Amino acid sequence: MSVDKAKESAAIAAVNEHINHNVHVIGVGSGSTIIPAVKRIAEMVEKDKFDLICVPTSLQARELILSHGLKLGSLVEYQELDVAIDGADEVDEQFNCIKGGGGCQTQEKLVAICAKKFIVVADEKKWSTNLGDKWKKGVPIEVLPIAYKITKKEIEKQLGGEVIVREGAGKVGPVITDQGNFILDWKFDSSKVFNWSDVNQQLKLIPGVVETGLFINMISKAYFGNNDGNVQVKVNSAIVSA
Ligand SMILES: O=C[C@H](O)[C@H](O)[C@H](O)COP(=O)(O)O
Repeated sequence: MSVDKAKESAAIAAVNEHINHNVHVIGVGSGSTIIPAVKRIAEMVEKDKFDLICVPTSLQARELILSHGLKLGSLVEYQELDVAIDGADEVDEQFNCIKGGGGCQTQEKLVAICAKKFIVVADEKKWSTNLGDKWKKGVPIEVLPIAYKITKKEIEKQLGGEVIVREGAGKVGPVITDQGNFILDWKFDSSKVFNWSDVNQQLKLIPGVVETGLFINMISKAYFGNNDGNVQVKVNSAIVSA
């Protein structure tokens, strides 16, 4: 995966602020923006020689942790993380976000909910007024393979829009997640106003749904980089006190 300047700047700024010798267990997100973040974490650990356990959110994250010589942990061993750093596909002004463009939202949400602080790193194009303004691929939803036709039909019936079964490259047929499930992308009508918390709950009540890519007001801080290397930091005052 190639890493552009905008993503790299956001990742480095977030790591510089949140990783230090007081931090012992962290969550490591998935995607392309997390790559420079892990590189920077490894540089800091190497230089300052502190003990850091990294809990991955995917097979990709696990490989990144191992290939940078960092210590690997798991949610079975650690349910309380000092901080989790992850990418996002879109973040709205209420700090709701869509994740799962790479199909990793289920483990990402587990890690995020265990973290005292959930930090998002992204390029500036991911920040929007309303979800769907910029991210046009819909909300990723992990479903049990046996249920994908039922869940597709039910989502379209209850919430409208169109549900696409995600297919990959390199093999015909559906994308298989790290948990062995399928991904549906719910292309919602972005001209409609949604209460994303209600939508998330409604989706989760549909039998066969494992997890949604809607992260409702979980972000503490978001770092958005641009191609000049500047980073805008957005603080969620609903979570972080001044
Ligand atoms: O499933 C993938 C994850 O949710 C990623 O964190 C998200 O898609 C953002 O990825 P990227 O950093 O590559 O834009």
